[in-house]
Formats: sequence, C-alpha cells, structure tokens
Amino acid sequence: MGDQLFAFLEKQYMPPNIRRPYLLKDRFGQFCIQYLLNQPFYSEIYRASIVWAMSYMTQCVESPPGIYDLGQPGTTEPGCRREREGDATLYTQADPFQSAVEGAVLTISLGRPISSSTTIDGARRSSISALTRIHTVWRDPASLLNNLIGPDKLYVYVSFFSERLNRDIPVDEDVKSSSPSKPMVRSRVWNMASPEKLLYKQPSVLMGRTDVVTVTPWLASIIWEGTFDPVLIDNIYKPMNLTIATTVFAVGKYVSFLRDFLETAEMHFMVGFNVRYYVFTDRPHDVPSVNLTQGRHLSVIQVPGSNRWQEISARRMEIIQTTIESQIRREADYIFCLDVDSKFHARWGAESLGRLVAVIHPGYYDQTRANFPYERRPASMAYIPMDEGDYYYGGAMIGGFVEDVYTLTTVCRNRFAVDAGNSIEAAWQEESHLNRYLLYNKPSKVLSPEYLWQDFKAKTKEVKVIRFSGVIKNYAEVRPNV
Ligand SMILES: CC(=O)N[C@H]1[C@@H](OP(=O)(O)OP(=O)(O)OC[C@H]2O[C@@H](n3ccc(=O)[nH]c3=O)[C@H](O)[C@@H]2O)O[C@H](CO)[C@H](O)[C@@H]1O
Ligand SMILES: [Mn+2]
Repeated sequence: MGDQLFAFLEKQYMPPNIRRPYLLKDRFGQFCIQYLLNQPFYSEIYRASIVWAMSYMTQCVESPPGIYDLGQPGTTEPGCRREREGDATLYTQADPFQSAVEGAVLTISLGRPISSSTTIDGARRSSISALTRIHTVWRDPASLLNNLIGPDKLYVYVSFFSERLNRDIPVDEDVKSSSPSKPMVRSRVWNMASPEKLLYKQPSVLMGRTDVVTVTPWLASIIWEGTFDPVLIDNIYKPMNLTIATTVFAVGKYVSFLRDFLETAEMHFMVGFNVRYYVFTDRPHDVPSVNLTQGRHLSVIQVPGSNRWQEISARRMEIIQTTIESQIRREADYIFCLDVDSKFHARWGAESLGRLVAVIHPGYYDQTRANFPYERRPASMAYIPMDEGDYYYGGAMIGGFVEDVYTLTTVCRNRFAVDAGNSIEAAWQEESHLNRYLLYNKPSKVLSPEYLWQDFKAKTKEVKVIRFSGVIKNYAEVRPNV
C-alpha cells in the first residue's frame, strides 16, 4: 500500500496540511484512511481532505466493502450522529466542536451500517449542517461511491479525535521539523532499500521450495527456511533502525521459564535490532537478571495473579492492549507477543516483520479445516463454521505493526468479554478469538511452524530449522489449576 500511496500522491492533488496518511482497518474492520490534519474543522482544507481520502480509497479498495466484518450490531459509540445525502450517509463521532480549534486525527471509513438504531442527536443541528456542506464539495460523490457499493448502500464514517489527545503518538522527525504549510508524507511502510554492491545468490524464477506452500491464497508470504536470504533481509531492515517490542507473560510459577526464554532470545531473536522486552508478572522479584546486548532493554510490569491458567492466558489480550496504549505505542515500531514457556533455537529475524503476522500452529498444519480446534458453538463470539477457516494459528505468537496488534487485541478482548457476559469461554480461550479475528482480517505475513514448534513433537521433513519451540512442561506442577 505504501508504494501505491506515493504513486497516487504524485499524480493527484492532495490538500496541504495532511500528514501521515495510513491505510488501515478501523475498529469495525472497515477499510479506512487515517491522517493528521493540522487545520481547524470545517475549513476548505478539511472538506477537501475528505474528498481526497474518499477518492484515494476508491483506488485502493481491492475487495468490495460488502465483505467487511463489522462485529456486533449496536457497537457505535454514544454521540454518533449521521446525516444522509443521496446514497451516502455520513456519520460523525465525538463532538467536533471540542476539537474545532487545532485540527485532529481523522479517520474516514467506508462500510455498511453499523447499527440501525443510530440516531441523529437533535441538539446538534449545527454540526449536521456543517457535515452537509462536506457533501457539496464532492465533485461527483455519487459516481465515487457507485464504484464501490454495488447493490448495497455505502456509508461514509468520519471520526476524529483532537490532536491534543494525540500528542503522545510519535510523529516522524522529518514531519515534525517541516513547516505545516509544506505537505510532508511518510507512510509507515519503508522502502525496501538495498545497499549497492551487496553480493548474494541470484534469486531464481524457476527453482525454489516445492515441498511446502510459501504463499497464501491472499498472497501473503509463508516464511520457511530457504524462502529468504538472511543477509539481504538484514541489509534491508537494519538501516531502518526499528524498535521491536516483545511482550512475555510470566505469571505464577511461569517465572521459572523466563531465564531460558530471555537468554535464548538474546542469542537468536532480532539480533542487531533494538528490542524492548516487556515482562508481565505478579512476582517482579523473581525476574532473573539476564545480560542484554546493546540496544536491548527490559522492563518489568506487575500484573495480578490468578488461580485459573485460562484466565492468565486470556487476559494477555487486555493487558497488551492497555500497555500499547500507555507506552508501547510510543516506544516501538513492531511488536511480538510470545509464550514464555519456550526457547529460541535458531534465527528469528526481520524476515518475520509485517503489518499483521501470525504463525501456523505446529499441531494442525497437515489437517483439514474440519479438524481444527476452532470454537464451534455459534453462541460464542469466536465461532467459526465448519466450512470456513484458512489455517489454525497458534496463540503463542501474535505480531505486526503496533497499531495493527492494538486493533487485534482490542477486538479479541472485547469479544472475550461478550462471551464471558454470556458465560461462555471459547475452546482455546484467546487463541480461539485470535483465529476468528485472523479469518476475517487476513495476516499480511504468515510464519511457518518453524517459528512455533513443540519440543515433544518430532521434527518433520519439511521443517528444516526449528527456530522457537515450546518446552515440555509438567502442567500439574506449573499451572495453578489443571
Ligand atoms: C503453542 C501455543 O500456541 N500455545 C497456546 C496454547 O497452550 P499452552 O499450553 O502453550 O499455554 P500456556 O500454559 O503456555 O499459557 C500461555 C501463556 O500464558 C502465560 N501463563 C499461563 C499460565 C500461568 O500460570 N502463567 C502464565 O504466565 C505464559 O506466558 C504462557 O506461555 O493455548 C493457550 C490457550 O489458552 C495459548 O493460546 C497458548 O499460546
Ligand atoms: Mn505455551
């Protein structure tokens, strides 16, 4: 998407004062564009920016909006307003006047109605008329929208929050130093710059791994030994000076796994990158001191214990979400969330980086989907029907851009809470919710079971290297309940 964005910007007029446009899925899973707009609301620029975002999205949407998973109906926030004009309906959230003075982060989303019960707040007539004016600047909104919608109505959601609230989101240095009147755009997707004169084996068009599938049907790579050149990968990614957050939970007796986890990570995990470990534990005094190489930090964050392992495992989603909000968002580019009862045995490097990264569970990669241990009860928010499903992903690793993992953990945590309210616990707790999320929000990179093995499982012929593997543990000994 990054390249597309730049190509588009070269060709098209983009209003000044737009910064950092990102293409994302919004929290309802809808396609959206999000950007900082350093302008008061309802200025010409503000309206022009919405037109720009809309027309940009029409060029980027590869799949029709009808497939978006909007989650549960009725999930709109209080204060949501809508206004209709022709075929388009415009929704706003939050109070535009609160942030009218200094500009904001805008999210323009396309999608279907979230809730039929959304009502216009009568007291906000003035904001509605301001929104109506936005429509009038669309040169040809009907044709813009008709490209996308087919028989269903398309809705345009405009949501925003004040830049004042956004101060803690880091803005790239070059953007900060540029004058606000000069548009500076930097996508989060870096160019794959490779140094000149780097010698490496010529890639072949005809020869490669044929014993395993190395690409998903939605064209995300599946990372296996032999599909990438580690020297080339390192030369591309190291100059980006990335920081990788790594969360690991060691609650109760699981602190005993920390030393091996950390010591082997120092040998094999993201070597040569800035790594920030976040260790969550109820026993901070039992966290071993491990020598960290330069550029690597460890912080210990205290969390409550529990007498149910299911709860410890599942609460990770919520704690990762809130820690991203409170600090990781400012401190890292990518994040990996890993099981602690594991060790690294070989390189786990930048080949694993992607916007949303999942790993194929070692126990099910040769199985048909009907045998996957997905949650099968329709009453659960993690439900997956028998005839759906791509892979069975392991809950021991989630990764990607901090923002994308933030969305994932937010959605999974909320769905877990809805289930809990209905007295349901999904078959494999957060792993079930993860699988449901990834079925409808496809990962951009998939790691082969090399990246998640289990010590008790004999190596199979397609697995040439075991990079990360769960240790054999005595469940009765380490877990608070069995
Ligand atoms: C290989 C793999 O995909 N493993 C998943 C699997 O079983 P596992 O048997 O691997 O689950 P587990 O016991 O390792 O628990 C998951 C993680 O929660 C933490 N923890 C758990 C219990 C405890 O008392 N203290 C503590 O700190 C710890 O970081 C541990 O690594 O199913 C779980 C579902 O609930 C998780 O999705 C695991 O990621
Ligand atoms: Mn585990």
